[in-house]
Amino acid sequence: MRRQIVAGNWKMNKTYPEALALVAEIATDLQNNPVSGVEVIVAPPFPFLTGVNESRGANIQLAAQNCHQKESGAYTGEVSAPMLKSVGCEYVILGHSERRQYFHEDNVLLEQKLKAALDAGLKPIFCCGESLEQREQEIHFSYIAQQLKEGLFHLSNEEFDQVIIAYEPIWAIGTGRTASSEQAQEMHEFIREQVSRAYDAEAALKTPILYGGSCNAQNAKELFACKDVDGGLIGGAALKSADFLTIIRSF
Ligand SMILES: O=C(CO)COP(=O)(O)O
Repeated sequence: MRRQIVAGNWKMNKTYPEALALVAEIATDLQNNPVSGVEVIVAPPFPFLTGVNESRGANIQLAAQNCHQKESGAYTGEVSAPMLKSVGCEYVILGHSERRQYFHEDNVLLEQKLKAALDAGLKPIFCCGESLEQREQEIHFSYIAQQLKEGLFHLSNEEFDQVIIAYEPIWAIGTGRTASSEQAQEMHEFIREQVSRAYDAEAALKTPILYGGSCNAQNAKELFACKDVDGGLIGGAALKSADFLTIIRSF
């Protein structure tokens, strides 16, 4: 059986005390009512990583939302992968559509970021997803295939072993309009097939593929029931402990 994972991407939300309260609520609940077989990850903003790391307990793992492609140097305002590793991060989200859109991250840059993350011992959560326009033009499958090929499939087998893929259709992110379970399943199956072609059947079988985009406490169960959906990358609904905990318990 594949790993089941729920990851909360807090994006640019919360103050420090709010972030600490949120992780403490989740950690306490998971300690009192352990959920077996589900990996829980939170991705707070950079300044909160150390504090959240200290409060997260044993049942939650830490992710960063981004990293720079260089190990260190004169890059004012940036944060490197070794820095993230040194404050307790296990994962880093790369290729999120908001980074691609607002910060012009392309597949060439993402290739460098993936290498930097893996070299530092961080496991990438690699995001892909099409726009509404691309879906309406019915080019969503070819677009995702291209994102995976250019952005991800340059990794060696050993490197790819570390990767979690997140399918996040842009039209579903923060819009309240989630993909239907049929839409999610068919794309996840397609992604798995691309992995099989680029690597092998075993890699395809074991790579976790998460769904992201208006996944919430109401629809998580139906989405997670899909054969090829191994959990979720959650935005808005990860900011409230009760909702996030319900999602964690939706397998
Ligand atoms: O972008 C997302 C997670 O990375 C999804 O965001 P929402 O759950 O707010 O739609």
